[in-house]
Amino acid sequence: MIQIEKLRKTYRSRGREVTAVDGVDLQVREGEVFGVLGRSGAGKSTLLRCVNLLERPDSGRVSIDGQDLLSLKGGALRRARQGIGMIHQHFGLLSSRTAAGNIAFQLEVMGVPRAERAARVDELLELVGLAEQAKAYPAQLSGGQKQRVGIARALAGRPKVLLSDEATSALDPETTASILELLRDLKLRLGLTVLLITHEMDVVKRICDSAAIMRDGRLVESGPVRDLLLRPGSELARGLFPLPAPNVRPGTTVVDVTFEDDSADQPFVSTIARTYSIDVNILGGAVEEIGGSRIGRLRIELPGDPDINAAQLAHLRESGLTVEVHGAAGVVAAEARTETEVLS
Ligand SMILES: Nc1ncnc2c1ncn2[C@@H]1O[C@H](COP(=O)(O)OP(=O)(O)OP(=O)(O)O)[C@@H](O)[C@H]1O
Repeated sequence: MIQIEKLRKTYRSRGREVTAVDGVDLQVREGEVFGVLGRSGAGKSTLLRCVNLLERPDSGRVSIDGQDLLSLKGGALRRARQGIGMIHQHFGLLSSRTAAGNIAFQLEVMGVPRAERAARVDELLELVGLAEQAKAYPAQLSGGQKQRVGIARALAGRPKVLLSDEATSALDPETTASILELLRDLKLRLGLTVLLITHEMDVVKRICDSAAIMRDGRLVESGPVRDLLLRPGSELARGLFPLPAPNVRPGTTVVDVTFEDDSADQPFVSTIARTYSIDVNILGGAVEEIGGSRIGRLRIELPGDPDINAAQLAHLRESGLTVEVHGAAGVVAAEARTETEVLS
Protein backbone atom coordinates (compact mmCIF):
# COMPACT_ATOMS: atom_id res chain seq x y z
CA MET A 1 0.00 0.00 0.00
CA ILE A 2 1.19 3.51 -0.82
CA GLN A 3 0.36 6.15 1.75
CA ILE A 4 0.97 9.82 1.00
CA GLU A 5 0.27 12.35 3.71
CA LYS A 6 0.29 16.15 3.59
CA LEU A 7 2.88 16.09 0.83
CA ARG A 8 4.26 19.45 -0.21
CA LYS A 9 6.86 20.47 -2.77
CA THR A 10 7.72 24.03 -3.77
CA TYR A 11 10.16 24.94 -6.53
CA ARG A 12 12.09 28.17 -6.38
CA SER A 13 13.65 29.43 -9.56
CA ARG A 14 14.64 32.95 -10.61
CA GLY A 15 13.01 34.51 -7.58
CA ARG A 16 9.70 32.79 -8.31
CA GLU A 17 8.03 30.17 -6.15
CA VAL A 18 5.76 27.45 -7.52
CA THR A 19 4.05 25.08 -5.14
CA ALA A 20 3.77 22.06 -7.43
CA VAL A 21 2.32 19.74 -4.77
CA ASP A 22 0.27 21.49 -2.14
CA GLY A 23 -0.67 19.24 0.77
CA VAL A 24 -1.67 16.02 -0.98
CA ASP A 25 -3.16 13.09 0.95
CA LEU A 26 -3.60 9.91 -1.03
CA GLN A 27 -3.82 6.22 -0.34
CA VAL A 28 -3.32 3.50 -2.95
CA ARG A 29 -4.56 0.19 -1.66
CA GLU A 30 -2.57 -2.95 -2.26
CA GLY A 31 -3.27 -4.44 -5.68
CA GLU A 32 -5.18 -1.50 -7.08
CA VAL A 33 -4.52 0.85 -9.97
CA PHE A 34 -4.85 4.46 -8.89
CA GLY A 35 -4.90 7.16 -11.57
CA VAL A 36 -4.12 10.82 -10.96
CA LEU A 37 -5.70 12.86 -13.71
CA GLY A 38 -4.90 16.47 -14.43
CA ARG A 39 -3.92 19.06 -16.96
CA SER A 40 -0.36 20.04 -17.77
CA GLY A 41 1.22 21.83 -14.83
CA ALA A 42 -1.19 20.41 -12.25
CA GLY A 43 1.71 18.83 -10.35
CA LYS A 44 1.26 15.18 -11.35
CA SER A 45 4.89 14.45 -12.31
CA THR A 46 6.17 16.13 -9.18
CA LEU A 47 3.83 14.03 -7.07
CA LEU A 48 5.06 10.85 -8.75
CA ARG A 49 8.71 11.86 -8.45
CA CYS A 50 8.19 12.47 -4.73
CA VAL A 51 6.96 8.89 -4.35
CA ASN A 52 10.15 7.32 -5.67
CA LEU A 53 12.23 10.14 -4.18
CA LEU A 54 13.60 11.39 -7.47
CA GLU A 55 12.39 14.59 -5.86
CA ARG A 56 12.67 15.29 -2.15
CA PRO A 57 9.41 16.76 -0.80
CA ASP A 58 9.61 19.81 1.50
CA SER A 59 7.29 18.18 3.99
CA GLY A 60 4.84 15.34 4.41
CA ARG A 61 5.17 11.60 4.42
CA VAL A 62 5.46 8.86 1.81
CA SER A 63 5.30 5.28 2.98
CA ILE A 64 5.08 1.97 1.20
CA ASP A 65 3.76 -0.99 3.15
CA GLY A 66 4.24 1.04 6.30
CA GLN A 67 7.89 1.91 5.60
CA ASP A 68 8.55 5.65 5.78
CA LEU A 69 10.66 6.32 2.66
CA LEU A 70 11.80 9.78 3.72
CA SER A 71 13.58 8.40 6.78
CA LEU A 72 15.68 5.92 4.76
CA LYS A 73 19.31 6.46 3.80
CA GLY A 74 22.11 4.67 1.91
CA GLY A 75 21.59 0.98 1.21
CA ALA A 76 18.13 0.89 2.80
CA LEU A 77 16.97 3.70 0.52
CA ARG A 78 18.45 1.98 -2.56
CA ARG A 79 16.70 -1.27 -1.68
CA ALA A 80 13.39 0.51 -1.12
CA ARG A 81 13.71 2.29 -4.46
CA GLN A 82 14.39 -1.04 -6.20
CA GLY A 83 11.00 -2.11 -4.96
CA ILE A 84 9.42 0.72 -6.97
CA GLY A 85 9.36 0.30 -10.75
CA MET A 86 8.79 3.25 -13.02
CA ILE A 87 7.68 3.58 -16.63
CA HIS A 88 7.95 6.75 -18.68
CA GLN A 89 6.14 8.44 -21.53
CA HIS A 90 9.21 8.44 -23.79
CA PHE A 91 10.43 4.97 -22.72
CA GLY A 92 14.00 6.09 -21.91
CA LEU A 93 15.71 3.16 -23.67
CA LEU A 94 19.39 3.04 -24.60
CA SER A 95 19.48 3.16 -28.40
CA SER A 96 22.80 1.28 -28.56
CA ARG A 97 21.40 -1.78 -26.79
CA THR A 98 18.87 -4.36 -27.92
CA ALA A 99 15.59 -4.97 -26.09
CA ALA A 100 17.34 -7.75 -24.13
CA GLY A 101 20.38 -5.51 -23.60
CA ASN A 102 18.28 -2.71 -22.13
CA ILE A 103 16.78 -5.06 -19.58
CA ALA A 104 20.15 -6.70 -18.85
CA PHE A 105 21.61 -3.25 -18.22
CA GLN A 106 19.01 -2.59 -15.54
CA LEU A 107 19.81 -5.93 -13.89
CA GLU A 108 23.52 -5.06 -14.04
CA VAL A 109 22.89 -1.71 -12.34
CA MET A 110 20.94 -3.52 -9.65
CA GLY A 111 23.87 -5.85 -9.02
CA VAL A 112 22.26 -9.07 -10.29
CA PRO A 113 25.11 -11.58 -10.94
CA ARG A 114 25.95 -12.10 -14.63
CA ALA A 115 25.07 -15.83 -14.47
CA GLU A 116 21.48 -15.02 -13.48
CA ARG A 117 20.92 -12.16 -15.90
CA ALA A 118 20.23 -14.01 -19.16
CA ALA A 119 17.51 -16.22 -17.69
CA ARG A 120 15.89 -13.26 -15.96
CA VAL A 121 15.96 -11.20 -19.19
CA ASP A 122 14.19 -14.04 -21.03
CA GLU A 123 11.63 -14.31 -18.26
CA LEU A 124 10.93 -10.55 -18.37
CA LEU A 125 10.67 -10.44 -22.17
CA GLU A 126 8.25 -13.35 -22.04
CA LEU A 127 6.20 -11.57 -19.38
CA VAL A 128 5.62 -8.54 -21.61
CA GLY A 129 5.08 -10.60 -24.78
CA LEU A 130 8.31 -9.58 -26.47
CA ALA A 131 10.34 -12.80 -26.60
CA GLU A 132 10.55 -12.60 -30.42
CA GLN A 133 12.06 -9.11 -30.37
CA ALA A 134 14.87 -9.81 -27.87
CA LYS A 135 17.59 -8.91 -30.37
CA ALA A 136 15.89 -5.87 -31.88
CA TYR A 137 17.24 -2.37 -31.23
CA PRO A 138 14.86 0.39 -30.09
CA ALA A 139 14.91 1.95 -33.59
CA GLN A 140 13.51 -1.33 -34.94
CA LEU A 141 10.65 -1.46 -32.42
CA SER A 142 7.21 0.17 -32.56
CA GLY A 143 6.16 2.58 -29.80
CA GLY A 144 4.12 -0.12 -28.10
CA GLN A 145 7.03 -2.58 -28.24
CA LYS A 146 9.39 0.05 -26.81
CA GLN A 147 6.98 0.59 -23.94
CA ARG A 148 6.90 -3.17 -23.36
CA VAL A 149 10.68 -3.08 -22.97
CA GLY A 150 10.23 -0.14 -20.58
CA ILE A 151 7.75 -2.16 -18.55
CA ALA A 152 10.03 -5.25 -18.50
CA ARG A 153 12.89 -3.05 -17.30
CA ALA A 154 10.69 -1.52 -14.59
CA LEU A 155 9.83 -5.02 -13.38
CA ALA A 156 13.48 -6.14 -13.25
CA GLY A 157 13.77 -5.60 -9.49
CA ARG A 158 10.54 -7.56 -8.83
CA PRO A 159 8.83 -4.45 -7.51
CA LYS A 160 5.55 -4.52 -5.65
CA VAL A 161 4.83 -0.94 -6.70
CA LEU A 162 4.78 0.39 -10.24
CA LEU A 163 4.69 4.09 -11.05
CA SER A 164 3.61 5.16 -14.52
CA ASP A 165 4.32 8.63 -15.86
CA GLU A 166 1.99 9.14 -18.86
CA ALA A 167 3.04 5.70 -20.15
CA THR A 168 0.59 5.74 -23.05
CA SER A 169 0.57 9.43 -24.00
CA ALA A 170 2.94 8.90 -26.94
CA LEU A 171 0.98 5.93 -28.31
CA ASP A 172 -1.94 5.62 -30.73
CA PRO A 173 -5.33 4.53 -29.30
CA GLU A 174 -5.01 0.88 -30.32
CA THR A 175 -1.50 0.52 -28.86
CA THR A 176 -2.64 2.41 -25.76
CA ALA A 177 -5.38 -0.18 -25.29
CA SER A 178 -2.91 -3.08 -25.59
CA ILE A 179 -0.44 -1.52 -23.14
CA LEU A 180 -3.23 -0.83 -20.63
CA GLU A 181 -4.39 -4.41 -21.01
CA LEU A 182 -0.82 -5.60 -20.34
CA LEU A 183 -0.62 -3.45 -17.20
CA ARG A 184 -3.92 -4.80 -15.95
CA ASP A 185 -2.77 -8.35 -16.62
CA LEU A 186 0.59 -7.77 -14.87
CA LYS A 187 -1.15 -6.19 -11.92
CA LEU A 188 -3.18 -9.36 -11.45
CA ARG A 189 -0.36 -11.83 -12.14
CA LEU A 190 2.29 -10.10 -10.03
CA GLY A 191 0.04 -8.49 -7.41
CA LEU A 192 1.32 -5.03 -8.32
CA THR A 193 0.08 -1.81 -6.80
CA VAL A 194 0.06 0.82 -9.54
CA LEU A 195 0.07 4.62 -9.25
CA LEU A 196 -0.23 6.29 -12.62
CA ILE A 197 -0.52 9.83 -13.83
CA THR A 198 -2.31 10.74 -17.00
CA HIS A 199 -4.24 13.45 -18.77
CA GLU A 200 -6.34 10.89 -20.64
CA MET A 201 -9.85 10.08 -19.40
CA ASP A 202 -9.68 6.86 -21.38
CA VAL A 203 -6.85 5.55 -19.18
CA VAL A 204 -8.98 6.03 -16.08
CA LYS A 205 -11.94 4.39 -17.76
CA ARG A 206 -10.00 1.35 -18.94
CA ILE A 207 -7.73 0.48 -16.06
CA CYS A 208 -8.16 2.47 -12.85
CA ASP A 209 -9.87 1.15 -9.74
CA SER A 210 -9.55 4.54 -8.04
CA ALA A 211 -8.75 8.00 -9.31
CA ALA A 212 -8.10 11.56 -8.27
CA ILE A 213 -8.30 14.83 -10.15
CA MET A 214 -5.36 17.13 -9.50
CA ARG A 215 -5.43 20.88 -10.02
CA ASP A 216 -2.92 23.52 -8.89
CA GLY A 217 -1.06 20.98 -6.74
CA ARG A 218 -4.17 19.73 -4.93
CA LEU A 219 -6.47 16.77 -5.28
CA VAL A 220 -9.93 18.19 -5.88
CA GLU A 221 -11.72 14.85 -6.08
CA SER A 222 -10.56 11.40 -5.07
CA GLY A 223 -11.96 7.91 -4.52
CA PRO A 224 -12.99 4.63 -6.17
CA VAL A 225 -13.92 5.36 -9.80
CA ARG A 226 -17.37 3.85 -9.44
CA ASP A 227 -18.16 5.98 -6.38
CA LEU A 228 -16.96 9.13 -8.10
CA LEU A 229 -19.10 8.45 -11.16
CA LEU A 230 -22.19 8.05 -9.03
CA ARG A 231 -21.43 11.17 -6.99
CA PRO A 232 -23.53 14.14 -8.07
CA GLY A 233 -21.45 17.01 -9.39
CA SER A 234 -18.39 14.80 -9.97
CA GLU A 235 -15.83 16.26 -12.40
CA LEU A 236 -14.71 12.76 -13.30
CA ALA A 237 -18.27 11.83 -14.25
CA ARG A 238 -18.56 14.98 -16.38
CA GLY A 239 -15.30 14.05 -18.11
CA LEU A 240 -16.28 10.44 -18.75
CA PHE A 241 -19.80 11.26 -19.83
CA PRO A 242 -19.37 14.57 -21.60
CA LEU A 243 -22.72 16.26 -22.15
CA PRO A 244 -23.07 19.84 -23.38
CA ALA A 245 -24.12 22.60 -20.99
CA PRO A 246 -27.83 22.01 -20.48
CA ASN A 247 -30.28 24.24 -22.25
CA VAL A 248 -33.23 24.31 -19.88
CA ARG A 249 -36.36 25.54 -21.62
CA PRO A 250 -38.84 27.44 -19.42
CA GLY A 251 -41.48 25.15 -17.94
CA THR A 252 -39.34 22.02 -18.19
CA THR A 253 -37.10 20.00 -15.88
CA VAL A 254 -33.79 18.73 -17.23
CA VAL A 255 -32.34 15.82 -15.28
CA ASP A 256 -29.11 13.85 -15.60
CA VAL A 257 -29.68 10.30 -14.42
CA THR A 258 -26.66 8.10 -13.66
CA PHE A 259 -27.20 4.38 -13.43
CA GLU A 260 -25.11 1.24 -13.02
CA ASP A 261 -25.45 -2.47 -13.72
CA ASP A 262 -28.19 -3.31 -11.25
CA SER A 263 -30.31 -0.34 -12.28
CA ALA A 264 -29.33 -0.35 -15.97
CA ASP A 265 -31.89 -2.97 -16.84
CA GLN A 266 -34.79 -0.93 -15.50
CA PRO A 267 -36.70 0.84 -18.23
CA PHE A 268 -36.88 3.95 -16.05
CA VAL A 269 -37.74 6.35 -18.87
CA SER A 270 -40.80 4.42 -19.96
CA THR A 271 -41.75 3.67 -16.35
CA ILE A 272 -41.81 7.39 -15.51
CA ALA A 273 -43.64 8.22 -18.71
CA ARG A 274 -46.27 5.54 -18.07
CA THR A 275 -46.69 6.04 -14.33
CA TYR A 276 -47.12 9.82 -14.55
CA SER A 277 -48.63 9.98 -18.04
CA ILE A 278 -46.00 12.41 -19.29
CA ASP A 279 -43.79 12.69 -22.36
CA VAL A 280 -40.13 12.19 -21.50
CA ASN A 281 -37.66 13.67 -23.92
CA ILE A 282 -34.18 12.10 -24.17
CA LEU A 283 -31.56 14.82 -24.73
CA GLY A 284 -28.35 12.77 -24.69
CA GLY A 285 -26.32 10.19 -22.86
CA ALA A 286 -23.74 7.44 -22.91
CA VAL A 287 -23.07 4.04 -21.39
CA GLU A 288 -19.55 2.95 -20.51
CA GLU A 289 -18.00 -0.31 -19.31
CA ILE A 290 -16.00 0.70 -16.26
CA GLY A 291 -14.15 -1.73 -14.00
CA GLY A 292 -16.39 -4.56 -15.12
CA SER A 293 -19.59 -2.57 -14.44
CA ARG A 294 -21.83 -0.87 -16.90
CA ILE A 295 -22.33 2.75 -15.86
CA GLY A 296 -24.35 5.21 -17.87
CA ARG A 297 -25.66 8.72 -17.81
CA LEU A 298 -28.80 9.88 -19.55
CA ARG A 299 -30.09 13.43 -19.81
CA ILE A 300 -33.85 13.63 -19.94
CA GLU A 301 -36.38 16.46 -20.07
CA LEU A 302 -39.67 16.32 -18.20
CA PRO A 303 -42.59 18.69 -18.78
CA GLY A 304 -43.13 21.23 -15.98
CA ASP A 305 -40.86 22.94 -13.46
CA PRO A 306 -38.85 20.86 -10.94
CA ASP A 307 -41.39 21.40 -8.12
CA ILE A 308 -44.10 19.86 -10.29
CA ASN A 309 -41.83 16.88 -10.90
CA ALA A 310 -41.01 16.18 -7.24
CA ALA A 311 -42.78 12.81 -7.30
CA GLN A 312 -41.10 11.79 -10.56
CA LEU A 313 -37.66 12.73 -9.21
CA ALA A 314 -38.30 10.89 -5.96
CA HIS A 315 -39.36 7.86 -8.00
CA LEU A 316 -36.06 7.91 -9.92
CA ARG A 317 -34.02 8.20 -6.74
CA GLU A 318 -35.95 5.45 -5.02
CA SER A 319 -35.17 3.23 -8.02
CA GLY A 320 -31.49 3.47 -7.05
CA LEU A 321 -30.52 6.09 -9.59
CA THR A 322 -28.33 9.17 -9.07
CA VAL A 323 -30.28 12.27 -10.03
CA GLU A 324 -28.98 15.75 -10.88
CA VAL A 325 -31.54 18.42 -11.67
CA HIS A 326 -30.55 21.36 -13.85
CA GLY A 327 -32.07 24.79 -13.48
CA ALA A 328 -31.91 27.62 -15.98
CA ALA A 329 -28.56 28.66 -14.47
CA GLY A 330 -27.06 25.16 -14.27
CA VAL A 331 -27.44 22.50 -11.63
CA VAL A 332 -29.84 23.65 -8.93
CA ALA A 333 -30.03 20.44 -7.02
CA ALA A 334 -27.86 17.39 -7.01
CA GLU A 335 -29.12 14.47 -5.02
CA ALA A 336 -27.32 11.25 -4.32
CA ARG A 337 -29.43 8.17 -4.13
CA THR A 338 -28.61 7.91 -0.47
CA GLU A 339 -30.11 11.33 0.20
CA THR A 340 -33.79 11.35 0.94
CA GLU A 341 -34.58 15.04 0.85
CA VAL A 342 -36.94 15.88 -1.98
CA LEU A 343 -36.49 19.10 -3.94
CA SER A 344 -37.87 22.06 -2.06
N1 LIG B 1 12.34 21.50 -11.61
C1 LIG B 1 11.43 22.47 -11.58
N2 LIG B 1 11.77 23.75 -11.31
C2 LIG B 1 10.85 24.72 -11.25
N3 LIG B 1 9.52 24.53 -11.43
C3 LIG B 1 9.11 23.28 -11.71
C4 LIG B 1 10.04 22.19 -11.81
N4 LIG B 1 9.34 21.05 -12.09
C5 LIG B 1 8.04 21.42 -12.18
N5 LIG B 1 7.89 22.74 -11.95
C6 LIG B 1 6.62 23.50 -11.93
O1 LIG B 1 5.74 22.84 -11.05
C7 LIG B 1 4.41 22.81 -11.57
C8 LIG B 1 3.94 21.39 -11.69
O2 LIG B 1 4.72 20.71 -12.68
P1 LIG B 1 4.58 19.16 -12.98
O3 LIG B 1 5.54 18.81 -14.07
O4 LIG B 1 4.63 18.39 -11.72
O5 LIG B 1 3.07 19.11 -13.54
P2 LIG B 1 2.36 18.00 -14.45
O6 LIG B 1 0.95 17.97 -14.00
O7 LIG B 1 3.13 16.74 -14.37
O8 LIG B 1 2.47 18.62 -15.88
P3 LIG B 1 2.92 17.90 -17.25
O9 LIG B 1 1.83 16.93 -17.57
O10 LIG B 1 3.01 19.03 -18.23
O11 LIG B 1 4.24 17.26 -16.97
C9 LIG B 1 4.48 23.56 -12.90
O12 LIG B 1 4.08 24.89 -12.68
C10 LIG B 1 5.93 23.49 -13.29
O13 LIG B 1 6.32 24.60 -14.07
